[in-house]
Amino acid sequence: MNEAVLDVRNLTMEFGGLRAVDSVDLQVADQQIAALIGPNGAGKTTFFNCVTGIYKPTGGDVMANPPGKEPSRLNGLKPNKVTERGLARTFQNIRLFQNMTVLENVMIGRHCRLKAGVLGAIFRNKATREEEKRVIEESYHVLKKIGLEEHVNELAKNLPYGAQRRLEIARALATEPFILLLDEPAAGMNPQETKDLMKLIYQLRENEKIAILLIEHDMSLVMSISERVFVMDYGKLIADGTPQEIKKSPAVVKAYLGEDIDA
Ligand SMILES: Nc1ncnc2c1ncn2[C@@H]1O[C@H](COP(=O)(O)OP(=O)(O)OP(=O)(O)O)[C@@H](O)[C@H]1O
Repeated sequence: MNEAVLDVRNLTMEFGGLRAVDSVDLQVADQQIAALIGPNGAGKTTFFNCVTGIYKPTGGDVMANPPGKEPSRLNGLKPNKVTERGLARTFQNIRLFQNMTVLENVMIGRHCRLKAGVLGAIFRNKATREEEKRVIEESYHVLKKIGLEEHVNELAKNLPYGAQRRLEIARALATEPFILLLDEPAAGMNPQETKDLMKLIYQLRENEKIAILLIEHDMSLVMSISERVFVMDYGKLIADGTPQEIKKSPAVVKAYLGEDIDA
């Protein structure tokens, strides 16, 4: 296995007496497609929130090892700092700027890589204007990769549902991550949109050379695209392995009792 670009050890998050995440270890290798699954309330989104700085974990370590860059500890960093270190994410519920255009939404993602400070933005000197022009070009380029270039000037709210979800991925990609964390990217998608999403995830890994960790309830999607699957239940990691290993794990079968994981 390549070196882990995301290395989470013993991660714990307590809310009062509830351990929503309980001593979880999870590693994602460079350019790996991995999934985090588990029944409702297992702690998956809380795990993402701890890794991306929304929550400060009550225990454990989150290490980022971006290829060719210095490793760094992410615990306790604010979400914008985590993004600057190369972790980008999408959310379970769509969080776009609905009254902004498709292009503007992606430009906001690019913002974390800007150099011009507040003064530059106020006085709009030559360097700032050049940077703005570059941001527009780069954002357009990202939209092309995601297949949304025909929609650049449309308002986000007017896009079909599947395209809005893709736009969220475009915005995350614009931050130049080494790993993308996707929280239920296929939720609410029709079968064709899910198929397109699968293709997009492969393309991102191949062309952008990034790792992808997704939370997903669609088992046929998870089992067909993941190289490694982590399973949580009641805050704990109960299994991790290849899709084939996971399907055979007695602990996983028990956690999913009555549900079809053999998709
Ligand atoms: N801010 C919070 N305060 C208190 N409890 C919380 C908070 N956030 C999450 N929890 C609790 O932590 C547990 C894990 O929730 P979480 O949303 O992480 O699960 P999940 O695996 O993502 O579920 P789903 O698949 O339904 O999205 C739940 O019992 C939830 O009620």
